[in-house]
Amino acid sequence: MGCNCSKGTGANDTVDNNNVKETRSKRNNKTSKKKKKSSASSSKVNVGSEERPGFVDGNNKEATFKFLIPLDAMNNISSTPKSCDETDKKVNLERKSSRSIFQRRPTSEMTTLGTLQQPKITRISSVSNGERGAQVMAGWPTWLAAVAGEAINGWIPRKADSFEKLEKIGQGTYSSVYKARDLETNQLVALKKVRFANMDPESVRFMAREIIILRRLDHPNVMKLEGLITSRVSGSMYLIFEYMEHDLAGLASTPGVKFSEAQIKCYMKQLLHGLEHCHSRGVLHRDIKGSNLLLDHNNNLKIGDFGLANFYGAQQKQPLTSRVVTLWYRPPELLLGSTDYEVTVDLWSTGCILAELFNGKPIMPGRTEVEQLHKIFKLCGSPSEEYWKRSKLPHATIFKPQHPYKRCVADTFKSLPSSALALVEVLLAVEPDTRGTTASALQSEFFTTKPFASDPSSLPKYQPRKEIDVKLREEEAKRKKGTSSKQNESKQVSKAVPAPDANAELLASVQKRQGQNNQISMSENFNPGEDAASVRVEPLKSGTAQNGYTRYGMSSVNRNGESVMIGSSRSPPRRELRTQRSFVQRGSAQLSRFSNSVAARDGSHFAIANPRWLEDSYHNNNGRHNDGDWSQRLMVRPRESTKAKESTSSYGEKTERVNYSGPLVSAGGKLDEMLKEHERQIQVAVRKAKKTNRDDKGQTQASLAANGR
Ligand SMILES: Nc1ncnc2c1ncn2[C@@H]1O[C@H](COP(=O)(O)OP(=O)(O)OP(=O)(O)O)[C@@H](O)[C@H]1O
Repeated sequence: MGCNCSKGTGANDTVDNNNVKETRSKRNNKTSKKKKKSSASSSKVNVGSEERPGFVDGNNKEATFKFLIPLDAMNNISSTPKSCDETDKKVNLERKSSRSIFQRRPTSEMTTLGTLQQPKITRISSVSNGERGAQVMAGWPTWLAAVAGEAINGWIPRKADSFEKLEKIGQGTYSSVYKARDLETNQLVALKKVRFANMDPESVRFMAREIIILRRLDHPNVMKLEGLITSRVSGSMYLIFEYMEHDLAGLASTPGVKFSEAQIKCYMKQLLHGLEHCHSRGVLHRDIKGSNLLLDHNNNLKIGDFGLANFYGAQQKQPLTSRVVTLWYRPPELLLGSTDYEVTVDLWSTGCILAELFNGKPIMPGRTEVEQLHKIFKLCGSPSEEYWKRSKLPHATIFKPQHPYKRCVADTFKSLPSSALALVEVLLAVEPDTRGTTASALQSEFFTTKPFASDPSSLPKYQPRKEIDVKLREEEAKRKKGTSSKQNESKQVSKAVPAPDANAELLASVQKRQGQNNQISMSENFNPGEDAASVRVEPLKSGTAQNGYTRYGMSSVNRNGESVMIGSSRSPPRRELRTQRSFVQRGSAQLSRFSNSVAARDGSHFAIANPRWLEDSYHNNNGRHNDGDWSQRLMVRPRESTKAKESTSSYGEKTERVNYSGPLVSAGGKLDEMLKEHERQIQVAVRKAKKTNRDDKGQTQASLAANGR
């Protein structure tokens, strides 16, 4: 990172302490703050509860830091923002001869991972914490300092030209990831690029949350955010991480790679230690899956991708969104709509991974939320009567099966070593309270009996392997075979993707401000091109360019094939986005009735159904509401006539206007029948989409022919 403002005391401490202090005072003022309308230019980001159990805040230090501002930078400060194009040119990671005034100078102190390096000192100036002007002076763009002051507090941006970009190594839903070399240290790094169209404040705040959380964490099994690259004139930002050769999903699916029991223990142990740290700092990861578990060449595992993470704890008064965690790893309580969950959500995902590592493939690859819950009940049994009564989960009345499902984990995984099975049994407890903690898992027989967990460095060294490599290899194989990738995709279970609605909260807010009242349920999206007979065994990414949404807002793809966050852009969406969105409207409306989502065309019917759903932490510009789980917050108030029609209409009824997506079956619904109907709906939706595609194609060909092309 560009700056360690209080070097000598430990960069990370300084950063944390600054943040802690700032957030503490924020908490003290919480009541009055809540009442106050926050402005778009607020430099504070509400990241949730601060006073969390076990949170270690280190020493109390002055909330003032020393900014290191070179004189030439001061002279260079221009108040005229440059255009985005210019910004693009600036954020060009190719090696340049001119060296940044802020770039790091190699010194003997800078080799340790996570040590933040001081920039060249030419003048020291002391500024108060969070002072926006100073942040801009230090090189941060105004749009970032304006809305995400806390995220960048005490840091100075690195310059793009102090990195040599090598290759693209990951295409996430929300970002592109590049391998690069830090020219100052000669170390390999991963640069996660997030670009904002129009510097939309809401999108920036969401990214700020990821940064704030990452800066609070400091553990060998958690990816360390080493710094940020941007500039005063930049419209994008890179998060700098240590480069990791593999991810667990990619490695596990490498042909010929078979993990030994001691090796699985080694990975699981590291995962649990990393999670233990997150939980002790009050952070829920909320997207634990193989592709987010990164491994270096020595098999050291680090938990990555904190884009969906949030704070939790007794002080966290605001309900959390239930639309997080990649579907296959999502616990039943979230599928049932829980909004006050805790660490046990991450433990469920951990249980799925443990079983998957032994099993060789994902254990519950559901295609939709309904199917996912059914898979869970079939394997783990349905919850007890007592639980249904006690939990009062929003979707309980819909999903509670008439006859309880029996648990068959032991039967299904009888080939597992008994200590592994015992741990799987605990982690995959259908009732969250009995899943234990990371500490209890680490003390379980699985780790305390032979074979003990291998030392990471003793494990085989693998060829660099990532999920993206697996994808590329599969695509190459498909090309060679000459088969349609779509056909093949439908048969493969190779990649899990984030929760379809993972960032619905932001989208809602963005749309609201855009006046796009045709809210879309994205809980269960289907690719129009998929094969009806075998719908792809994974939910589509809500954030991919495919459907035009990202975690940080809506996405588009720029000329370089990179995802761009489109936040408050007022320009009409590109044609393909419009087309896909309207497909989603029709398709998902039919498929997501049980997901407590909203699918409606007529925004005038929107109402805040439950003011208790003040979600994930973020206040919008005028402070009137928080932008949390819009899918739960923005319930449609159905017109009487529509409601009556809906309540009697069949599940598959063709309807262009969908006004309601709440429970449509009576309490005590028959899950099996529902599933059959649900399956039929999937087929209908896909067939319809295919037909639309064919019609579109036919029309295009006809028009091309008519034009003589
Ligand atoms: N530090 C790193 N070193 C090497 N590769 C990385 C690193 N961080 C991320 N990647 C690669 O980039 C991919 C995407 O990164 P990340 O998960 O952080 O982004 P995302 O947009 O949140 O993705 P997703 O949609 O999978 O959640 C990862 O699956 C991984 O393969």
